[in-house]
Amino acid sequence: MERMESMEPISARYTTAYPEIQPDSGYESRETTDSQAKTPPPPTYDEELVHKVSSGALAFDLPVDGAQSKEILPLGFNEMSCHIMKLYSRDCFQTILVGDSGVGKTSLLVQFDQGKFIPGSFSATVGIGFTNKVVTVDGVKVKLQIWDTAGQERFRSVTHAYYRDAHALLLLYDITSKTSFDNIRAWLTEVHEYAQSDVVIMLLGNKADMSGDRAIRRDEGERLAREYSVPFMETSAKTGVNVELAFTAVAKELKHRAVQHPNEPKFQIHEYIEAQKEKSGCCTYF
Ligand SMILES: Nc1nc2c(ncn2[C@@H]2O[C@H](COP(=O)(O)OP(=O)(O)OP(=O)(O)O)[C@@H](O)[C@H]2O)c(=O)[nH]1
Repeated sequence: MERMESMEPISARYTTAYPEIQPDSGYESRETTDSQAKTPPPPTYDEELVHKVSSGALAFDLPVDGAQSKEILPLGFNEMSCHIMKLYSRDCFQTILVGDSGVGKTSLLVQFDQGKFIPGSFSATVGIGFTNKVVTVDGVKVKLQIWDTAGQERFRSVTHAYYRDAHALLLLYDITSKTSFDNIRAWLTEVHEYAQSDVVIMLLGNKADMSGDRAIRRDEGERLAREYSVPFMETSAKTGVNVELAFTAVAKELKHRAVQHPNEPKFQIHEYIEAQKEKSGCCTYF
């Protein structure tokens, strides 16, 4: 469980001293597509400031055998950033990444956020950190505030506190690790205990690029997902396969729930995922 080696670039952007943001400050996050803001129009903003506020974390002063915290941010900032988005009539949804240590939660988030993978070194996440990401769903901007949690047991009580506010939860296992797969049931028990009952859950079998070391077949992942009625896909934080799809599907589900009109057909996340996989030629991964 405790695999902590020195790690560098992943954490570099988190080490800035974050400015205090006032509710009337301009706010924006990095985004994947353009679209006009809803009313009231946001004031102009400082790109530098935007970059600083769009990612952050809480630092925990805990002894962790020489491992460094990946992130630092003033306490209380997390609520504020979503709050600011809402002032501008934008949707903001909290999404949490959970799963055993080493399954690739941080790597998945970095791949989604920056489109890159940092191979080799591994440093376990200390505490919890977040990244804001704006995705466009049906022409409307939706912000995901994505929380990257520490998979290690010792931080469990810290991460539990964040389940309650989560709108969505991406639950990861590593397809090369039977233990991480077996632990999914325990993670789901925790989720059901601490998260809201309507939280959107998605199961991800990560490290799909490592098919040579595969310990869990894809159909085993599918079966487990069916048992819990949650959508499933295999991802690779290394190659990027299905990473964007996983977050986009969650954003779509959340957006549709938020604006659901009584006569509108319900968004079917399972069907959407299957259709997108077919479009992309998935699942001949590599
Ligand atoms: N080949 C491959 N390696 C990956 C993938 N995702 C993560 N890794 C590697 O797996 C190790 C652990 O990745 P992390 O993203 O730090 O794992 P984590 O789940 O955030 O771990 P904790 O912070 O301890 O909870 C690192 O060495 C990554 O480079 C993947 O999709 N493919």
